[in-house]
Amino acid sequence: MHPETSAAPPQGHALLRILAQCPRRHLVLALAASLAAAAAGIGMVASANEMLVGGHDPRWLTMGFAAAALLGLAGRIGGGLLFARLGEGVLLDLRRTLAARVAGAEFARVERLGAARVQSVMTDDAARVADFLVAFPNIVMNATIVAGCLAYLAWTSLAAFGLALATILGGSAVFSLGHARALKEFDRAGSAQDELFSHFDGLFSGAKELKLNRERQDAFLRLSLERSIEEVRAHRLRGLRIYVVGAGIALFLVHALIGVLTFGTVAATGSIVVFLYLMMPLDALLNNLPNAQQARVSMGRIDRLMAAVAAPEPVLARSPATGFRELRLDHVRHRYFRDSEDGVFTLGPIDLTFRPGEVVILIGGNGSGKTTLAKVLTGLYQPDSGAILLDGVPVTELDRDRLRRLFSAVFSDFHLFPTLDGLSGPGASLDAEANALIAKLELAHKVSVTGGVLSTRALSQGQRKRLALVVAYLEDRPFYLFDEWAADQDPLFREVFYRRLLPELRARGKAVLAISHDDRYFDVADRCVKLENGRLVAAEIERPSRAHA
Ligand SMILES: Nc1ncnc2c1ncn2[C@@H]1O[C@H](COP(=O)(O)OP(=O)(O)OP(=O)(O)O)[C@@H](O)[C@H]1O
Repeated sequence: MHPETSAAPPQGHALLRILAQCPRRHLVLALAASLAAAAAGIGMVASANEMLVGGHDPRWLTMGFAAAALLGLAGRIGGGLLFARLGEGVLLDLRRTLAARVAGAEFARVERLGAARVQSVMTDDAARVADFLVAFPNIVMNATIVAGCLAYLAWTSLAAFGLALATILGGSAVFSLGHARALKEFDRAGSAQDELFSHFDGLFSGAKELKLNRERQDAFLRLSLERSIEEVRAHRLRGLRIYVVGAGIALFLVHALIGVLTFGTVAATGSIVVFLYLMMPLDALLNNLPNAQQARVSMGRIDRLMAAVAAPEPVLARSPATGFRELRLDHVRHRYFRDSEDGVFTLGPIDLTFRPGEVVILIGGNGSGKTTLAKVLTGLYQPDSGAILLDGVPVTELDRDRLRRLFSAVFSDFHLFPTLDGLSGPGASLDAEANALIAKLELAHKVSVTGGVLSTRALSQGQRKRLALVVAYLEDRPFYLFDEWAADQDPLFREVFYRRLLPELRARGKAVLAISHDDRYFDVADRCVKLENGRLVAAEIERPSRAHA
């Protein structure tokens, strides 16, 4: 079974779980306010009805009506405000928890999940859940008014109540016919939306390609994007249609009931007034139903995603990055997960040793496994077999974080964050240190750091890579990993990188693994290792002048 689907989402009704996300005290208060507003509504209809029927002191009834109206006002506003706050709070919590879980989950799992699904759930589904809570006081109020009116009916006319009950049961039967189908459609709309988000990403990431080729752009908009948009629309519409038809039939049944009561003279005027009053909350309740059901489906999707990233990687107590004497890959293998066995890439078995003060260059053709090896070495991927030994001790799942703390890495698809948050050094000295490094990497005329914030990221790819190197320097860890770092540099700076920066790192006692195609500079390395189709092919070429014991 695929790991993303193996974790079981929590059981229980999704709408109840949405409510369970709210702080108990606030929820009780908000519910109480909404119930008070509903009780006030029932009080108003009861006093108006008693007034019409006659037999009670009109002054008391008037005062009762006024008091109920005021209570209704307070309850409505109070409940509305509290539920709006709860809704926004739940939205914040869901996004915060999901972001923390994605950040804490295993890297390979996050890679497989993909950004589109996470973004789709974090934006659309989380918002639907919050919207449900914002609308919840209306649901509570209207449901209570309907229930209260029915109780009042039972008290005034059992015959009318019996007919109303039969109508409700009939209406519910109509609803349940399409309900499961509607939920399925909403769920399909959610999956289609995940794909739509990946197309949205293509719209930006692929903007250059699309702009340069009009036909391709048209085809992308018409086929990929349009198809996804249409699919979301179609599924959602099919679900909504079921509720619209259901609500129409349910209201028609109530109308028929009013007709029977009025023209069949089954009930007194009082019961008819109650029914007429009941129409509005019932209508509102039925209108809220599709949103509530979409929130239910969204909560299910959130649950599934939460479950997929539920197990955080175990992290031992955080300790500062310390040095190492030797890092050894012992018969390490890694395979990418695929549903089928066809074309699965296998890295290894790899036997390699790294030591401080040593520059190793890793070479190999495209797709030979260099980046994969880098990800295994840095602890981003777990070896499927074999072991990574840190100073002779096998790195277990528990201390993989310790392994990662050895590395400062610039991968070829690096991300440049707008701030230096999380990098050590109190504000001013961090700025000074960063600006000195920026000057060293010949970027001072382009970018600076103030208060830990980069003045710009609108730079050329080569310049952005130099900034990524600044960040790696600021991390100042014992092992530097560069994945084709120099590929985007001009010949002059390429020379600086290989002839000055790498030897400097070696002189500072750092271990360096540089993935490279620059055969002009292989002589800089203490050793060159070569990968071919996932295996080390050449024996390690040790340069005697710099060999380590
Ligand atoms: N995320 C992934 N999921 C599944 N297979 C992958 C994934 N990334 C890479 N591969 C497979 O692993 C093989 C090695 O990829 P890798 O990126 O390690 O190669 P590389 O040597 O760094 O290539 P290049 O020089 O082009 O950067 C590829 O041929 C590809 O089939």
